[in-house]
Amino acid sequence: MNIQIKMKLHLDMKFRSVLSVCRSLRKFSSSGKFDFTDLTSPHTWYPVARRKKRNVVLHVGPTNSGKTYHALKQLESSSSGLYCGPLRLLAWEVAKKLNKAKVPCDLITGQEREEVEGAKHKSATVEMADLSSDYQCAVVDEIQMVGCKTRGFSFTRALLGIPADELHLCGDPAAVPLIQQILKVTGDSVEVQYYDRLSPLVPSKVPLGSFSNIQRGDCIVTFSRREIYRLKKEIESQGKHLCSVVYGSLPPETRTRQATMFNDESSEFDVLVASDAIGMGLNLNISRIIFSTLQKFDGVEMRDLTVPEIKQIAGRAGRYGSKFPRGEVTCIDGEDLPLLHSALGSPPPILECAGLFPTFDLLYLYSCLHPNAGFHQILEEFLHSAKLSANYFISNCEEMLKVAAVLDDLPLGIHDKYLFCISPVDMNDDISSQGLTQFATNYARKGIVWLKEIFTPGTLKVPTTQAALKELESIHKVLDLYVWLSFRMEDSFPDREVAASQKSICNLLIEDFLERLGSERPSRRMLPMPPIYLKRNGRECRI
Ligand SMILES: Nc1ncnc2c1ncn2[C@@H]1O[C@H](COP(=O)(O)OP(=O)(O)OP(=O)(O)O)[C@@H](O)[C@H]1O
Ligand SMILES: [Mg+2]
Repeated sequence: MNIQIKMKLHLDMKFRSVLSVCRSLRKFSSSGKFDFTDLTSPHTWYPVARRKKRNVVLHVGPTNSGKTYHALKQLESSSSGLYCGPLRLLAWEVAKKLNKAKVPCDLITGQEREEVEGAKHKSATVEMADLSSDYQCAVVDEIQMVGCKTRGFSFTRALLGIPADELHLCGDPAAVPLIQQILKVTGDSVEVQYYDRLSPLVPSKVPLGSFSNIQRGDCIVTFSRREIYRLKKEIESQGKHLCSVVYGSLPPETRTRQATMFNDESSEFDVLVASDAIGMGLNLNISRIIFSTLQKFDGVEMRDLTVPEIKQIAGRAGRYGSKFPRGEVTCIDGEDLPLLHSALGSPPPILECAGLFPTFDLLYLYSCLHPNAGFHQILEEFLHSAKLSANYFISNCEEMLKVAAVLDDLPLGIHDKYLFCISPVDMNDDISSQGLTQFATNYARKGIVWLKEIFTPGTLKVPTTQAALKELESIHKVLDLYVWLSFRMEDSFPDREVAASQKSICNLLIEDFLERLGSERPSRRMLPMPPIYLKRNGRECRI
């Protein structure tokens, strides 16, 4: 009996079938014989992948050693394929590359679907990896991210669940023993290919000293928005350089354009000021990485950067085949040099465990046993009782719990609650979290959410202060969330086009601010547009 039920639970099941299994299990589970919180065999959650004997190739080595390049060559020459990366920028870069090579490739991220006629290839962010289709070849980039506290589970899902004949995993050698261990039970064959760095990366013996020593191709790395703008102003005030900026809360479209401007030799923007948002896999024309600090605030406290973080960021300098094939790394402050040198000379610590998170199906089945519990309680109790094997840890779901607490006041089904919980809302951002609450409330009340109920159509203004800029970034997050929801609940979030066009306006206005900052030049884009209002707590606030 147990085996039959386990077979039925073989996962990524359709919702309706879960429902019927759930009904039949209720009686059974209360007798204590079946434990939904047993997560010790996650490889069995993916029966389609398990029916294959996959040929897994691990491409490992330091940054800039051609790991992704070689995996993409395999992808390009396959009859069908999937690329999964950790960043929207990387997914975009790969889709562009494949399409340019005349291999039609769709782009799929949480907020974009760009379908290309005849495409048998897809480039996606890892969370969007489609596990239901067969592929001849798949690539999971930056596979060491299985160890990430928050997103690791999505990499584990891709690692275990992609049904491809050939699976290429690119990343740090520190992940090799763990991946080999995890794949022992899948029946896949595993081969490891080691790579060496293609061009030298030289840690400098001297710090930057003065900003007058900034050169074309330099990238200054710092971790707060305020510092990014201070440094941009400081460098531009010397009158020799213009700076592009890239940081996490900038809209991805803006980030891409800023990076493209910096990469473009004919553009005046020849210096980059960036956060660790540039830290993974990207190919930028950077000659020298200059750390302004080796500490960052991680949401709780200030901490030193880890060895892998320092290496990843430093690895953006001197990309093979770029204008600056020899990279250099230094710090603004001479006191930071010893830590920089020792980090660059140390191997990253071996990865011990991969992230794991229960599928919706398991949470749903568990909730059937606790019909009076809210989703927050279900999540909390499930994760508390979860049993794991030694290779895994439960991913951090603080954000999900915060959303679940808000949603439990609303008359929503568990599947809807789950969707809102996994949405890309930033609960530490007031405007973003209020946006989510509004969307969920309107959805629960009427089943349909018109964007104009949240925004009064009007003018978005060019921000003139950093506070106004931050607000605009938050508005962009709300619009982005709407688009994300519209891809999952199309009928209930019908204003995707409006949200997308408002997002574009946000991008233009943010870029306008960035262009004028520091150089005090007049705006190139004066956009006469009506103001936008965000309805908060029933009151309209002008943004
Ligand atoms: N054999 C090659 N011929 C031409 N260009 C190459 C070759 N190998 C790598 N490159 C180029 O070198 C650059 C770095 O390669 P790639 O992005 O594959 O490195 P990586 O090891 O994946 O780095 P990271 O760890 O930072 O992701 C890319 O621009 C890539 O196109
Ligand atoms: Mg790479």
